[in-house]
Amino acid sequence: MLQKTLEIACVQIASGPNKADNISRAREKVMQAAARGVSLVVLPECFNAPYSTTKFREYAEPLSSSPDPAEAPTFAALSQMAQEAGVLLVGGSVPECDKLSKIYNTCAVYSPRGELLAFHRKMHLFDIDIPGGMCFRESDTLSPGNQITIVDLDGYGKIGIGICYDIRFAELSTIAARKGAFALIFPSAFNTTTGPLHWELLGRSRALDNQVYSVLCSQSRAPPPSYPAWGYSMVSDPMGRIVAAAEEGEGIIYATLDSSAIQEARQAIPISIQKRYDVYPDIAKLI
Ligand SMILES: O=C(O)CCC(=O)C(=O)O
Repeated sequence: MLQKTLEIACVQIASGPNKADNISRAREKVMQAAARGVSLVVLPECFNAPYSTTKFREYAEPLSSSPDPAEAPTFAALSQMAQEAGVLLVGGSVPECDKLSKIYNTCAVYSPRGELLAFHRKMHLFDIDIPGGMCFRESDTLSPGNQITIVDLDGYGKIGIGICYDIRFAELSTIAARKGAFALIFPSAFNTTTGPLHWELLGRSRALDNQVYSVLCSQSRAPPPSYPAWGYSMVSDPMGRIVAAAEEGEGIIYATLDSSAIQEARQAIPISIQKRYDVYPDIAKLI
């Protein structure tokens, strides 16, 4: 469980077509957040590339623990900026290509020494078709990851990682929380169709269901032809209260995650020990 407190920041930026510009904008904001003294910084989904199924392959990079800046400039830059800033870095997400030339939507997490601590490949691909609204099919070009990712942050405890659409699948969050995560972190890029309906509801629900913090870091809104990202990055506490929130535009939000808020919520409303696994043993087996 979380050791005392953790100061965090979510960087809300939009991605454009120029990868180098996207990386340098991210670096500038990570440094700005670090200068405020935070220990963990989160970037948004697909921050280095346009969020488009036709672009993922062009921007994809191989992931390794010692990235070559020529081959994998984004992963190399993330490792370096974590080190320069001296922060834990949840590196948003980046299109990643493996040796079989499959492409994933991948979040890499770095230590303040620049080491790759873990990576999460988006498990639930964003395939939706809302008449008159958002239509997107990540599965046209992406492959799904097959693992729930829980990262041990040396000295702080564990976090669970999901990417955007992953937040809709409550099991991922529940399993990460049951395995000890004190925060569920979702690099994201919701949209102007589902954002107003579900973004806040999902963020607060995942926190409340599991009595942990949820941290949703979005891309900021950008004019067409860019992807219509929702914005409104937000942090919810274990009671489901919003404790930090952005609006549509670019910015950084800050929050303090406090272990005593988790303990207080769990003592006051002890749902985790009141679960009826005797009635739903099939779920107990999973977690
Ligand atoms: O779940 C949604 O409505 C949005 C998900 C999304 O934009 C994504 O997974 O990138």
